[in-house]
Formats: sequence, C-alpha cells, structure tokens
Amino acid sequence: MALAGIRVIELAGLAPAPFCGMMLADFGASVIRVDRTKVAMSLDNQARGKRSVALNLKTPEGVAILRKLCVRSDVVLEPYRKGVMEKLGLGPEKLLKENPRLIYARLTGYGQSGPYATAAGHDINYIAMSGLLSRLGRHKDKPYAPLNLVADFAGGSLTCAFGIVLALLERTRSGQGQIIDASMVEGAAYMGSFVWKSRAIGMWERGRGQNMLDGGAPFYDTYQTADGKHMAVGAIEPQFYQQLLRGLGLDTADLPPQMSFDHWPELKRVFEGCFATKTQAEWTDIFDGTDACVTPVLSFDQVSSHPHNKERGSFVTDCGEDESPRPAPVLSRTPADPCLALDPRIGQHTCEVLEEYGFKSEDIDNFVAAGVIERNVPVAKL
Ligand SMILES: C[C@H](CCC[C@H](C)C(=O)SCCNC(=O)CCNC(=O)[C@H](O)C(C)(C)COP(=O)(O)OP(=O)(O)OC[C@H]1O[C@@H](n2cnc3c(N)ncnc32)[C@H](O)[C@@H]1OP(=O)(O)O)[C@H]1CC[C@H]2[C@@H]3[C@H](O)C[C@@H]4C[C@H](O)CC[C@]4(C)[C@H]3C[C@H](O)[C@]12C
Repeated sequence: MALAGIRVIELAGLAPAPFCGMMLADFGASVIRVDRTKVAMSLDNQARGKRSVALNLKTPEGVAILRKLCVRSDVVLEPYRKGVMEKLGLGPEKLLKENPRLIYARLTGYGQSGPYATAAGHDINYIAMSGLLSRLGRHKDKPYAPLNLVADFAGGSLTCAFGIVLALLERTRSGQGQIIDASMVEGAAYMGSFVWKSRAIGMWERGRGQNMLDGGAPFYDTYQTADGKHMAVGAIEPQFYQQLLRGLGLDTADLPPQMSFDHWPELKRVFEGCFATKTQAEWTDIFDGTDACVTPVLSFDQVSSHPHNKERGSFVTDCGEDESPRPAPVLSRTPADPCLALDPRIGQHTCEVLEEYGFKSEDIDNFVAAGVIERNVPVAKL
C-alpha cells in the first residue's frame, strides 16, 4: 500500500484526528494511537487498523517514552489546543531536534496563532468562523450545520492528511520534516473556495436558501415520495432538465422557464405534487438509466445493497459485522486494504509497541507497576 512503512504516532483526540489517523492506516501506515491511562473505553470509532498504547503523559517517564516513540517515527499527529504539547515538553522544537525528519501535524480548530488559538470549540464554531455556515440553511430559516462533516472531517482530517502526505513527499527531496498547522476554520474555508470564487458570477447573490445550489432551485433539491422516502434532483443543465420533466410527465410548454428565479417556488410545488404520486422505488425505475440526474436518497441501511454500491464494493463489513465505507480513492496498483479486525482496546498493544521500539521487558514491567503505562491484555474467551 502507498503508505507502507510510514510510522505514525496519533495522540488520542476527538473526531478529526482519529479520522486522519484512520485514513493513514487504511493506506498502509502503521498508526499507533496514544491513549490516556485509566480510561475504561476508547471513544475513537475511527480506529480501523490502529494499535493502542496507554501512556500517562502527566509523568516524566511517560513523556520520555513518547519522545522515544517519536524519534523512530515519521509522523506525530496531535489534536490538542495550542500549547498543550509544549506544556508537556513535547513541542515541535524539542521533537524535531531529536528527529529532524519528523512530520509534526497539529490539527486544531483555530490554528497555532490568533486570539482564538487557545479557545475550545467544535465543528459548528469552526464553520461559523469560516463564513460557510452563513451560507447553509433553508430560505427564511437560521443557518444549519450539516452534521460535523465540514470542519471536522473535510476541513480538518482531510486537509491534515493531505498536508502529511505533502510533507512526506517533500521529505523525499529535502530529507527534512516540518510542522503542519492544520486549522479547521481555514481548512473548511479553503474547501469552500468554489463558493467564494463563484460569487463573482452571481451564484450566491440571493439570500441564504434562494440560490441554485443551496436549496433555492427546484431542479436542485429533494422531494418526498408517496412512501415517505425521498428523491434527489440535480438536473442543472438544460438537456438534463428536459429529461427530468420527461420523467415527471411534464411538458416544458406548460411551465415557466427553468431559470426564472421568481417562478422557482411555483415550479417546486409542481415537482412536489409529481413526486408525491409514486414510491421511491417507482421513481428510481423511471429515472435509472437516464441523464435526468435523479437518484434515491438512500438510508444507511440501503446504501450497501444498492446495485451500484454493491458492484463496486463501496462498503465493507468488519469481523464484528460492523459495516462502514471503504477507503477512498481507489488506487489502481496500490489500493488501500482496510483492516477488518475489531478496533483496538485501550492499551491492547502497549507492550508489543514498546518492545518494537526497543524498550526492555523489565523496563516495561516497571512502567506498568508505576502506572506510567497500561496493558490491556485481551479478555480470554471461556
Ligand atoms: C463525539 C463528540 C465529538 C464530536 C465531534 C465534535 C463535533 C467536534 O467538533 S470534535 C473537534 C474538537 N476540536 C478540536 O479537536 C480542536 C483541537 N482541540 C481542542 O481545541 C481541545 O482539545 C478540545 C476543545 C477539543 C478539548 O479541550 P480539552 O480542554 O478537553 O483538552 P486540551 O485543552 O486539548 O488538553 C488535553 C489535555 O489532556 C492531556 N492529555 C492528553 N493526552 C494525555 C495522556 N495520554 N495522558 C495524560 N494526559 C493527557 C493534556 O496534557 C491536556 O491536559 P491539560 O489540560 O492539563 O493541559 C464528543 C464531544 C464531547 C464528548 C462527550 C464528553 O467528553 C463527556 C463524556 C466523556 C466520557 O468519558 C465519555 C462520554 C461523553 C458523553 C463524551 C462522548 C463523546 O466523545 C462526545 C460527545
């Protein structure tokens, strides 16, 4: 796999860093998640392919152990607010001095500078600060955060993973590591560059929820079907829009022009009336095989069995019968090979990893006795 041989130390955090770490593991990196001790269970539900070391960084021995792990690793990924790692004696200056090839990835909400840098926050705060949240929501309704997808994962995990791969590539030429300052505010805003730059062509000049791609247009929206499910309509181009009308059994001559903004509410009502007459399955039969850009809004229970997703194997099931999306994108020669074993328990690999990194067994035993590390020996099945 593309990242085979790359060693990543992921410090346990909330959603964004875990997804970044999982992506690296999916594509072959060895990802060791450093968990706190005295924690009953991990909240990392994106732990596929990782190993877990339980390490108390509030002890000098724990800090020394982490430093030794980082000396022999390629990447350290830290999810804490600005200054926490420095307080622990694990700041970039120290770790890069001990390992100049280290890529020190810092995934935060607001970045490593600026008045908000030490403030707590979550996805909704970051997309609010990026400007994007002001564009999200239905007409006459308040701004609406689309789950915690935009800042946590698109603007956070993905841009941080991109930065790590960029730094790994650059290191092949320079031999030098570097610090990655991944701010979720900036990552989300950057991911939203299309919105920023398409203002110049008037794509967003109407209020929130009244533009073509934010729920204003009748040909770019969802519609409820007779069985209470929904269809997604994305028939933007005129030639696709004509196929939408044909599938709905409507005649262009009886309707206002597609791009007549003032008639969009009326057109929506016409489409709502049409979609309400048949079930999702019936509409899918009508539109499958056309370029009307109409697709069923699939539930999590439906997606993996849909013929398209099923043929591509877009979803995988691990040995615990837990279904989840397979890694993307698909590389032709070095594709991801996601681990399908159960997620690691906290400390499950503490001893294995420390031995791998050169610690002597008697030292490991002493660390356990002193509470510096914990080993979570698998519970034997009777
Ligand atoms: C599932 C929910 C989360 C969903 C995603 C959410 C929408 C997000 O947007 S996540 C993105 C959050 N932001 C960032 O990641 C940006 C960068 N990080 C930060 O800004 C901060 O880390 C923070 C604001 C996220 C958290 O701040 P906090 O003060 O907690 O921590 P830091 O300042 O970063 O300092 C870390 C301290 O920890 C010490 N540390 C670290 N590692 C170790 C170690 N190995 N050993 C010892 N010590 C260690 C470090 O030294 C720092 O110490 P100091 O402070 O002394 O310097 C989830 C959101 C909330 C969850 C629920 C909640 O937590 C309550 C329950 C908790 C329970 O345990 C489990 C159930 C909960 C209900 C829990 C469930 C879910 O996880 C949540 C709902």
